[in-house]
Amino acid sequence: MARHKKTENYNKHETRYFKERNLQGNQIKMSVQSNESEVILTHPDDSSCSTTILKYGATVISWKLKGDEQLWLSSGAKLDGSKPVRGGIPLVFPVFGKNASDELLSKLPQHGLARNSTWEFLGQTKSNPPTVQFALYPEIANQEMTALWPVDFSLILTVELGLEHLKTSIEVNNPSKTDSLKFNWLFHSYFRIEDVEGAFVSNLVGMKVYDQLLKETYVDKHPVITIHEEKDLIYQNVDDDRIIQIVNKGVALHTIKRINLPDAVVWNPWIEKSKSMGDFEPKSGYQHMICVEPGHVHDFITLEPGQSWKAAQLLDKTSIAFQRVEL
Ligand SMILES: O=P(O)(O)OC[C@H]1O[C@H](O)[C@H](O)[C@@H](O)[C@@H]1O
Repeated sequence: MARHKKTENYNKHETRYFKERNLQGNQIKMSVQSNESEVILTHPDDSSCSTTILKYGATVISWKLKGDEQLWLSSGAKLDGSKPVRGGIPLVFPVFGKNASDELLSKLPQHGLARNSTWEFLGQTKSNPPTVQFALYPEIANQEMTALWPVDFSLILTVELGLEHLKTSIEVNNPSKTDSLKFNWLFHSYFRIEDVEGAFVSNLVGMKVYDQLLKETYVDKHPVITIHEEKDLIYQNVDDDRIIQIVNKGVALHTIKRINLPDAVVWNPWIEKSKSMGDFEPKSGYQHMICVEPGHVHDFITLEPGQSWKAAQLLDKTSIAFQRVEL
C-alpha cells in the first residue's frame, strides 16, 4: 500500500497528460507527461524549457533551458534500472561514498540506495511553475539493499521547473516510533560544460576541504577551482550565502544555491578514472562535465522518531558573482 496519497489518479500503463489552461480557460500546452519509466515537465510559457526525471532513482536526466541542455549525461548511462545513472542528478541517501564504520550503513553500496530504487510518482502539485513529487520508502525501495539496511524512512522529492531555474527539494521523515534515522544526503549534479579546462568553480575560497585523493583536510586558499587533473574535493560547512558558480569564458554557466545543505563536493574523474568506469562514455566526456554536488555529507543528520528534515538545491542563471570573503 502506498503511504503517500497521489495528487492525481495515475495509471502506470498509460501515458498521462496534465494540461494547462490559459486565462480564457482554453486548454493549452501539456506541462507534465508521465509514462512507465519517466516524467517529463515542459514549461507552459516556454516549451523550450523542460526536464526529464527517470523514475529509477528519481534521477533528473535532462534539464533544458531555451533548448540548451544544462546537465551532462553519459552516452553509456544505463537508463533501464540495471545500475545508477551516470549523469544528470542522481540522489545520494542514506550514505555518501562507502562507509566503513557504521554497523548498518557500512553494508550499503557506495552512495546508498536511493539512486538504485524506483520511486513512486505522486503527481503534479503545481501547474506553474510545473512541479511534481516522487516518494521513496522501504516497501518500494531496492529490496536487496533494504535487507542490508533495515531502517524505516520516507523521502519526498519535489522537482520544480521554472523559466530560468530547476529546484530539487527533499524532505526526509523518520516514521519510526522507536528508532532514530541517521543519514547523509547529496544531490550528485553533473553539469555540462564546453571545455572543463577553460572553466572554473567560484566562491569556495577559504573553505575547509577534504581532498579525497590526497586524504588530507586543509583550508582552500585558491581563489577559484580549476580542473586540469582528477579532482575529488569535499568542501565542508560552506557558508549558507555562498553562491557557487561554474564560470566559462567569463560567463556564469551554472549557479548552484544550497538550502540547508552545508557541504559541496567538486568532482571530475579526468582520464584514468573515466576509463575505469564502464558506463562513462565517451571516454573524452570528462572534458565536458563537472560535478558540483550540494549535500550534507561531512557528518550525519540524525532524526529522532517522528522528526523530519528538509533541504534543496536551486540551479539558476544568476550573473557572475564574486563574493567577498574574510580569510
Ligand atoms: O561512481 P559513483 O559511485 O557514481 O561515484 C562517483 C563519485 O561521486 C562523488 O563525487 C565522490 O566524491 C567520488 O569519490 C565518486 O567517484
